[in-house]
Amino acid sequence: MRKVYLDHAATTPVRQEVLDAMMHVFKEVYGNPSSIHQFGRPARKLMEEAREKVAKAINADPKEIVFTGSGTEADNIAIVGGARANKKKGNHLITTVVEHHAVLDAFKALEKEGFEVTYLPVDAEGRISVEDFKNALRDDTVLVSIMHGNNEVGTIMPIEEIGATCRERKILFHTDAVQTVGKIPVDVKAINCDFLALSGHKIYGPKGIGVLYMRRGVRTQPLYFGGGQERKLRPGTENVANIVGLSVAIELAVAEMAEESARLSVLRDKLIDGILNNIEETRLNGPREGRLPHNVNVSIEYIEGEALLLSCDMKGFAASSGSACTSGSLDPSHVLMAMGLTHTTAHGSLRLSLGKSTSEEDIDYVIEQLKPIADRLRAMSPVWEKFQKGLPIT
Ligand SMILES: Cc1ncc(COP(=O)(O)O)c(C=O)c1O
Ligand code: FES
Repeated sequence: MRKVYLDHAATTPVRQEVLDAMMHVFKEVYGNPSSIHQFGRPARKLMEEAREKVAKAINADPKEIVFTGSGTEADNIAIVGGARANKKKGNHLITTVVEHHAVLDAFKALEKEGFEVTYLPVDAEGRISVEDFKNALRDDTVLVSIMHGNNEVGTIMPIEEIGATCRERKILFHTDAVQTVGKIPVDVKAINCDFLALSGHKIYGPKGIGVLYMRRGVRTQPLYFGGGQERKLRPGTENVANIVGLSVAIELAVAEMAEESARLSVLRDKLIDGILNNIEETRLNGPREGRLPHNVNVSIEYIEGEALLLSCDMKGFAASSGSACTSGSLDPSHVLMAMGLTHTTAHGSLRLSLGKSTSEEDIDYVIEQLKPIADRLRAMSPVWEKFQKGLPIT
């Protein structure tokens, strides 16, 4: 059976060039980068070269790059550390309702410490309005965090405008660029951000490594304590292999971006049209324009997401869903609900995220397979029966 991996927004396989660079570190460069002897020095050198590569990829200075243990950790240091460090200046923070939980839960923790948080709403396509953002600003606003691209529905946010306003008003601006690096241009100067988070495993690098970009002169507070590594913001012996792996991954991702994103956009649109045209009662979640090139999110109405995912898996293709049971919480996706979807529509949602291995044949296969899956599941669905009889659906 054909095997099709369409969950690249969840994670990606490690590419060969990255693996080779990491193997070299594991085998040959095992010294501690803090050691000044002949074993430590090469490790330090590789790490600093990696820092330069990462800086170059996002138009930053190497001194502004902090290696962290994940994208989540980078988000937390920016948000929790940034807010705490500026508490004397003000108590108000702004974010959106559609952030990844790495961001949302950091704000929830800050609320418990007494910070006031405004959660900006989104429109039906998952986008915030710049006007809402400007109206939410207060004299005591100290930090704003708005994601670059949404991980569930692929919506790209207008962060350049937000960054410019924050810079003008001397408010710290963080953006979670975990889903956008290597997909669309990420330039910290154009964005006008003070912090930016990215992650290795979404760009064919290793898991368990992230980057926090921190603009020169910006202050934050550490969340962990120990040694002096990574400017005391991420103490602990550095994971040199992961750092080197991430740097190779980001360098290649940026170099290949224009071509690969153009290729993926065509496949993305083919998949969207194929599903919407072939299966009745389906809808696209997220925008047509201003959408990440690797993201497809559709709702196949009156079907339970869990059953849908299992059926897809049995046919050899891997996806993800916004249903409650797969997200481990009782409510369906907070992103889809914030966009105004009903529970039933959110339950039938399917995210198919494309990547380097995705071919046109894969897309044809998925379009072909989804229709009989939808037919079979609907034949068993009491909600579908109600819909067909024109009865009210609760
Ligand atoms: C938008 C976004 N932010 C943050 C993260 C967390 O990154 P990591 O898995 O490296 O902690 C993810 C990954 O799921 C993501 O998609
Ligand atoms: S599909 Fe599992 S909760 Fe709806």
